[in-house]
Amino acid sequence: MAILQDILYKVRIRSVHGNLAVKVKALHIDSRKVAKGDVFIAIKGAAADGHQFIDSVAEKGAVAIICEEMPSTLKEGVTYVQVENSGAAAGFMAHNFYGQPSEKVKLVGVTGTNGKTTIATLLYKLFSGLGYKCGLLSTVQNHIGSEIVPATHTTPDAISLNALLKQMVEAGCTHVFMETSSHAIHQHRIAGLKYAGGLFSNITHDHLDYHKTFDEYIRVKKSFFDGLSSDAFAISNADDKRGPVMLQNTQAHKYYYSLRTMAEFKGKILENGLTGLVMTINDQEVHFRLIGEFNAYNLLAVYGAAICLGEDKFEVLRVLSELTGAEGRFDYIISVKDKVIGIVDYAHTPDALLNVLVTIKGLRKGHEQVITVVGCGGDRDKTKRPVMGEVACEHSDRVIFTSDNPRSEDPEQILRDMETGLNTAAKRKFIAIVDRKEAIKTAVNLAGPDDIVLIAGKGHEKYQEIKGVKHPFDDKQVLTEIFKLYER
Ligand SMILES: CC(=O)N[C@H]1[C@@H](OP(=O)(O)OP(=O)(O)OC[C@H]2O[C@@H](n3ccc(=O)[nH]c3=O)[C@H](O)[C@@H]2O)O[C@H](CO)[C@@H](O)[C@@H]1O[C@H](C)C(=O)N[C@@H](C)C(=O)N[C@H](CCC(=O)O)C(=O)O
Ligand SMILES: Nc1ncnc2c1ncn2[C@@H]1O[C@H](COP(=O)(O)OP(=O)(O)OP(=O)(O)O)[C@@H](O)[C@H]1O
Ligand SMILES: N[C@H](CCC[C@H](N)C(=O)O)C(=O)O
Ligand SMILES: [Mg+2]
Repeated sequence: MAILQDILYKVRIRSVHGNLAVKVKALHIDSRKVAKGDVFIAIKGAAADGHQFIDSVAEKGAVAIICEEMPSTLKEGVTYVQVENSGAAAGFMAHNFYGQPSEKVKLVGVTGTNGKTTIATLLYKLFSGLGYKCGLLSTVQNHIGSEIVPATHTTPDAISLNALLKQMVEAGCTHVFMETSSHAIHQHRIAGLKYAGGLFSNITHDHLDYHKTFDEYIRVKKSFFDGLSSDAFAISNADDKRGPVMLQNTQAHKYYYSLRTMAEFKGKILENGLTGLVMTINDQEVHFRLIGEFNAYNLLAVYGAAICLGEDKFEVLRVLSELTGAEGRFDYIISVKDKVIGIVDYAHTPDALLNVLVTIKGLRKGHEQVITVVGCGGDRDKTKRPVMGEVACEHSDRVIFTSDNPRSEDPEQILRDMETGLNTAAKRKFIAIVDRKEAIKTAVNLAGPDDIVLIAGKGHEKYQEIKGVKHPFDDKQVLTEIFKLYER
């Protein structure tokens, strides 16, 4: 069993009251999970303050309490450790408690506004295809080798994260690919982790509800690269305005990928159609099954990471050329009757939506109409709503605004917020239908032969969250059913 003193390694401590040589059964950041012999780490959050629960966990038999502010009354027999930052303490302590699992694998982190899931999933599939046992931590799901562990977050909390990494080590995984969200970086969920490398995809408008300003969002993402060690690699997108800034202060070996300028990993698109991409990567011509320019970037990032991890470039390209993307990312089905192309995509930011629509435009052969079904999540960045409404209307022939996950908000109000971004021409193109299934049905109804229906925002999600209740809902399944309905 771990000893408190040992697992405090690297934690910045302000003061201690009590015995540090106590045995620790388990670590918790949630007071509700604490049992006798456990340690509770009190974190100040957005909705609650863990410090409020210190007395109650002491009563429940916690052996130690980690906090930023000492409580006014201290319970006899309980150790109190005052630290500079509880979030970071949770990261370091979890890493130590679970045997420093990140040191025993090659851990690669992927950060950026869009493309994290795609890049991490492609890396997982690539390295599995190359014969390695791998771990994956992603928005869609986590993997310990071929075993699937459901995901609750893009990047789990520090304790769940390190527990998963330990399971991966025990299962014999040699490589782990993880999405590293800006929330996770900011909350220090990743403190203590040793990364073999880091990847940057791009940065655009998102999560400003949380980070407040774009500069702060950039600073947080950059801090991930600042934290990499000198034996790690850092790969950035030279074509993104902020690509170079990300690597400005990192000690890691720096590399860039690009479609437009000189870079270590240089790509050129030769063909971009519904059957995939033909492109050169460092002068090697390859056909990929993935679609769209944005996937050319994702492929370059994946290729770069594989080379930095010491893989053979021909083997990498051979396996990569066979791969399909992540679930709900440009996932498409074609109706039997009218050959309507239905595309389900997780685009839930203005930039991702624009990318998908521009990609679709590039894939059209003639005068096929593009009909877009889109909404915006409730309790999330409100400023993206008018922009997403505008992007959808500007790049589609018809648009149906509908509910995404309204969460605690009024769904009608979210649709009205989206409308405020529309000019007179755009207003003629859209209708609002709150019920997502009805909206998808209407879009299919509006579609003629060969038209394209895009259903954006929810991708792989299997539910719709309305007023705290998660109702089963799967865009691809709904679309498939509706296509079948019209075939009768
Ligand atoms: C904004 C945000 O990131 N919130 C996360 C944060 O919640 P919070 O700061 O609001 O926590 P809180 O509820 O105020 O509680 C503070 C502390 O008191 C503890 N507590 C609370 C109640 C109690 O009775 N006892 C107790 O001990 C909590 O466990 C917590 O440690 O800490 C919680 C515990 O780890 C997370 O579950 C929660 O994620 C929420 C569900 C969330 O929606 N997060 C999203 C925004 C998120 O993190 N997304 C990113 C990526 C998004 C993307 O890629 O697009 C992700 O990495 O998934
Ligand atoms: N490199 C990219 N650049 C821009 N858009 C992309 C890129 N890769 C994927 N996309 C688009 O963005 C959407 C989200 O992609 P993905 O799920 O891979 O990103 P993510 O960073 O994991 O997102 P999240 O923060 O929600 O977890 C996709 O559905 C796709 O339309
Ligand atoms: N990880 C993101 C996903 C958003 C997906 C979209 N469908 C929504 O619900 O807003 C978040 O929680 O902000
Ligand atoms: Mg993701």
